[in-house]
Amino acid sequence: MYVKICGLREPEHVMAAVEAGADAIGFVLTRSSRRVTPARARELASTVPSHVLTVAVFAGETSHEVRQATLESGVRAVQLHGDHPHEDFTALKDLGVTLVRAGGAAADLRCGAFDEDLLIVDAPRPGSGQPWDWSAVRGRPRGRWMLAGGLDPSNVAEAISAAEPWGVDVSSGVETAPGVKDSGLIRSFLDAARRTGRG
Ligand SMILES: O=C(O)c1ccccc1N[C@@H]1O[C@H](COP(=O)(O)O)[C@@H](O)[C@H]1O
Repeated sequence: MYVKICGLREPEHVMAAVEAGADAIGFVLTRSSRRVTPARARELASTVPSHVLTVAVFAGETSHEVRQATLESGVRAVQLHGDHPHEDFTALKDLGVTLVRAGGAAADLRCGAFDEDLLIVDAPRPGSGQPWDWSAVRGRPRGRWMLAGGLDPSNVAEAISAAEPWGVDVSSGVETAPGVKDSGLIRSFLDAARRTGRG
């Protein structure tokens, strides 16, 4: 089970996620209580070993803004939320980063349909911490896809069993308040996701 921990802002939480075995770590570079500057993302990403994917999260920025912030932050992946046309993904190909498309259950659920490398199937309001009917997408997404939206250490096993994703992605569920991560919750989430025995 591939696990991404998103919305990290402090070195101690980056360290906790890496040490607990996260596959990917996200930095939010868009409007959010979790927002960090590209410079801060670069500082945090510089401490992450190369086997862990560093991801910059965007929602609504132009391709030019995404490109600039990605280069500035030095991350290895870009995650785009919202109604981006295929061309926006194609335009980022030359950056050589992993492209992640994030959308709701009504989006095209074929990973790669927009030339992306990974797909996230998320709640209607990304980053809200609101659980949704994960079972509604069971059997529908194709390829490498992560389930997100309202996951936490206590429900991630149920969510995996309901949707059977390739991976899971969490932000609010490993926080004690919006934007405030908790190392213990990060460890518990990774432990619970891995204990499902899938992959
Ligand atoms: O985390 C945010 O603030 C955010 C803002 C805008 C777009 C995406 C955002 N995060 C993504 O939302 C899910 C996590 O949701 P949840 O908080 O666990 O319910 C994940 O894909 C984040 O990358």
